[in-house]
Amino acid sequence: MLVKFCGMTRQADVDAALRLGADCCGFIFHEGSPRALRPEAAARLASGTLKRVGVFVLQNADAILRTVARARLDWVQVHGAQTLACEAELARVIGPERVIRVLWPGRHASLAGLEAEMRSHAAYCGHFLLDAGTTGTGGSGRNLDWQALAALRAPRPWILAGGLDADRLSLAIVQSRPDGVDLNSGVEDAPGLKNHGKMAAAEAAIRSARAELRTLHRSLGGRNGAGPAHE
Ligand SMILES: O=C(O)c1ccccc1NCC(=O)[C@H](O)[C@H](O)COP(=O)(O)O
Repeated sequence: MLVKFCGMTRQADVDAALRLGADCCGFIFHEGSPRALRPEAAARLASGTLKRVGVFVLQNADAILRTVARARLDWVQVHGAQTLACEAELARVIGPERVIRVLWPGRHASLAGLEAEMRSHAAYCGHFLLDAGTTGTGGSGRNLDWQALAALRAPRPWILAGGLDADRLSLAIVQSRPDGVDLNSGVEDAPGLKNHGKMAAAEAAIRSARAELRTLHRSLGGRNGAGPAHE
């Protein structure tokens, strides 16, 4: 289960994510966000073994690639209306495994529609991130319909986002069975200011949900959908 703490602005918060054994830290490069930071500020944040993910809403491929270099990014999260051509260019230059494509289940009347959209992006990304709402305004604190996502057949591993906090994480994971989780406003005191106690509680909730899923998987003889939901 990949764990990403997003909307990082402070060194102490990145350090906390590292201590908790997270996989990724996210930096928001979108001026409209209260969590926005400049590439130079992100570059100054040391992140050890964490994958450094840049979140982009309005930028084209050239601008994204400039920020990849300036902020020392490992992965890019395409979180807006970027075209397939933009994603193809990113995948060509940095490799598809370094691209996270954000999609919004709320735009689709059915899982089949979401799966079709996923298939059209699959060649250009290594992960999908599913967020609440219908637009590139992330950090909304709203939840997705986790039960509806349980039947999702995704062509790539997918990360669940949208208002996840320690209280809701276990249920969210057990119901939707994602390959990763993205935590943001649910572990904050205020936008961009993470609360280390909430981060630790979220990490504990993820561990307990994973244990519950393993037990479920074993009790079902490893035969049904308790395993990863991507193809
Ligand atoms: O977090 C923001 O302020 C933001 C603004 C514009 C685009 C994306 C943004 N966040 C990217 C994320 O991946 C968030 O973690 C995701 O939207 C979930 O946020 P939350 O609902 O607060 O858990």
